[in-house]
Parts: sequence; structure tokens; C-alpha cells
Amino acid sequence: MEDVMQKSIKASNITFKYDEATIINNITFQIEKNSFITIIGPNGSGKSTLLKLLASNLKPQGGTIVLNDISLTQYSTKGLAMEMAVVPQDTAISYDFNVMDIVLMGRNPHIKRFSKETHHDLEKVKDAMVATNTWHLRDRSINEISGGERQRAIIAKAIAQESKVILLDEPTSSLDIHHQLEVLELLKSINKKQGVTIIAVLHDINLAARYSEEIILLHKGCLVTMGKTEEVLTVEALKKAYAMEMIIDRNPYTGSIQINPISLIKKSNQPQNKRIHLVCGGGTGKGLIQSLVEGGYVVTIGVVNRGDGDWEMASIYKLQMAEELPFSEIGEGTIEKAHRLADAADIIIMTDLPIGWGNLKNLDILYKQLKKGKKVYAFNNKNKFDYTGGKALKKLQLLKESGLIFIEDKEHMLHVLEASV
Ligand SMILES: Nc1ncnc2c1ncn2[C@@H]1O[C@H](COP(=O)(O)OP(=O)(O)OP(=O)(O)O)[C@@H](O)[C@H]1O
Repeated sequence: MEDVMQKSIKASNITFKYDEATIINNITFQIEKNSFITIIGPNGSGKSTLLKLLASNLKPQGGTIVLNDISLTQYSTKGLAMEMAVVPQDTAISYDFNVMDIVLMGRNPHIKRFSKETHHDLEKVKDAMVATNTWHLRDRSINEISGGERQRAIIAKAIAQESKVILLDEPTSSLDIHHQLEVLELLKSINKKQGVTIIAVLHDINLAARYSEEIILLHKGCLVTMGKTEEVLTVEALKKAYAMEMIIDRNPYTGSIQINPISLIKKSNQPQNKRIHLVCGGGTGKGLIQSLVEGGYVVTIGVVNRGDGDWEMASIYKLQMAEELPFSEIGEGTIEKAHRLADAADIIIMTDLPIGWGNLKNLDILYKQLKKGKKVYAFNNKNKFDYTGGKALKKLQLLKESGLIFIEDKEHMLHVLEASV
């Protein structure tokens, strides 16, 4: 019993259909009080429909939704409005009210029948309008302000309503980046300071990652996963929902996880099984790997250390690799594998990677292929190259004498490859 009381919302096996099409398919989840949760998923996955079900604007054909231990079906309109405010996706309003009148409507559940708003109601309205930066718009017609201003006004109405749950459908969709952050910061602050549960549909995964503590991930009306943001936003889960490869790292400024989608669409009229072996490491080859794979080349990698940026990118594309344990010196078996991969390649490229004692043997791969008469390219080093006290530089000199071709950067390399096809 105690457990149930803690839950703000409990949805059990909810199913919703439009005609014969199942839009929400047997979804079960619980949302704790004071949560900041976002619903994400690709277009048409059922996010808005789920929000409308939670708002009781739609009724599920199967399953139940319980708010604070009471089924949604038991609430009167006013009773539900005391508990829950809704900011819909479409904020267009057909009547020509001024902005303050609209925000004041948020106080309706609190105003007794046939009574007028009190000073307290007006104070609440003003507070909400100041917080959403709409107070200066109070006398303007709701239909004569911008879409972004209207969105903020509707959020002000929801805040003025003083309910313990606010549902929002894409609250930042028509806002510029400044107002997006302002609105999400505001929602975060009322979530933290006033304990208001925020449930928002967001299509921007990075904003969801930055602001929400928990995420519901939908795909074709089914729940892919739900849980703490960092646990839900995994490459696997996102791949399943969005049918795209993504790289996940951390935003160095905000510390929140950051999703970088990678397109896998291969161009058709492209190079035809030409094999390229890439000697890279430490993330110096990430961009090139992506461009080469998307360009239709068969790319092999190595030796790289497991877990580094290039290894991660190559793993996403499932490339053949000669890989070594993290921070380990290249072993005999691994270098042999790298030689075999390079033997099978038409072209060898070395990125702008630093060479230390651990990966010095990688230079031997280049030397062997030069001796075989293959084209071997190396990026002109912009960073420090030699961490072996001169040994790597000596080997580089030998490579130069053996015909190593230097290129400037990734774009230059792609240009050279294109010209040589
Ligand atoms: N009124 C309706 N009648 C019939 N089908 C509908 C209706 N509203 C939505 N749908 C369908 O239900 C599915 C889910 O729509 P929904 O708007 O919930 O998805 P969504 O994830 O919010 O999408 P988006 O990211 O594009 O806003 C879609 O296939 C949509 O075409």
C-alpha cells in the first residue's frame, strides 16, 4: 500500500487504438511524485497520444491509469484540474482573449462558482507571468503574439493553476534556443522548489538528457525502456527506437550525456569494395572512419586500444579490427592480425596519432605495405608525434624515404581518394 501511495501516476497495461490501428500497445509504468520525466521516441511513436491518455483527454480501451491512488475515470473535470495542468502541443486559441485573461483561466479550478478571482489569484497569475517572461505581454491579444510567446503564456497558465503535476507536449517546439533553456530551467525549478511533477514530451533527445531525471522511450506504441536518463539513453536502446547509430558522450560544459546521431545511409554510386586499412587511435580517426564507411569503402582498423574513440566508432560500424586491451602495448598476435588486415587492403592511411612505446609497432604496418608497393598516406602531424624519445621520428623518416605520402586533413584525404577511384 505504502508503495502505491508514493506513486503519482500508475499506468497499467494501457492500450489505445484509433479505429483498428494500435497506437499505444500494452504499456505499464509508474511515475513517482516530484519526478521530472520526459517521453521521447521517433515521430509517430505515440508520445502525444500517451500524454493525452495521462491527461484524460483520451480514454484507453484497455488498462487503467491511476493518479494518486484514484482512477482517472473517477475525477471530475475540476477535480482533475486541481491535480494536473496540461500544456498541449497546439497552443492556438480561437477566441481573442488577452494574455492575462488566458493565464487567469489557470485559476478556474480554485475559483468558486459565480465568484470572481481574488487578489490571491491575481498574485499567482502575476508570479507565473513574471516567471515565464510574459508579464509585459499581459494586455496583448493571445492571437497577436508570436508562437513562442503564446507557448510561454500557456505554460504560465499551467503554473498559475498550481497543480502538483504538469503535462507538456513539446513545450519548447516553437521556442528559440534561449527561450528553450529558459522554459526548461523554469520547469526544473518548479519541479525542485515546489515539488511539481513534470511530464514532458520532448523530441530533442539532448534537451531531454540535460533536464530530465527519467525517460520513457517509445517505439511504435511500445515502451522500449523507462528509467534513469543515463540508464535509458544507451546506444542499443536508441538504435532500436530510432533505427540509427548514435555515439553517446558527455557534454564537456554541462556534464550531461550527449547524443550524436551518425547517418548510416550509404551513397550508391560509390567506390565499390575498395579496401582501406586505417592506423589510428585516441579518436583521431573518428571522422574519417565515418566518411569512408558512408562513402562505400570497406574499412579495417588497427591496431587500436579497446574503448578509445576510434575503437568505439569502428565498433558501431562493426568494422574488422586488430584491437589491443586498453593502455596495453601491442602484442604479437594483434600486430599479426593488423598486418593481415593491411595486406588485404588497397590503401593504408595513418591519422594524426601520437606514437609512444605502446603503439610504435603500428609504424611497421605502414613500412611493410610501402615495400609491397601500396599507396600509404599519413596525416601531416599537427600535434606532437613522437613520445619515444626519437625512435618514432626515425621510423617516420624511413617511411618518408620509402614513399609515404603526406596529406593535410580529412577533406584532403577524401579528395585524393575520390580522384584516384
Ligand atoms: N486523431 C487521430 N486519428 C488517427 N490516427 C491518429 C490520430 N492522432 C494520431 N494518430 C496516429 O497515431 C500515431 C501516434 O501519433 P502521436 O501523435 O501520438 O505520435 P508522436 O510520437 O507524438 O509523433 P510526433 O513526434 O510526430 O509528434 C501516428 O501514427 C498518428 O498518425
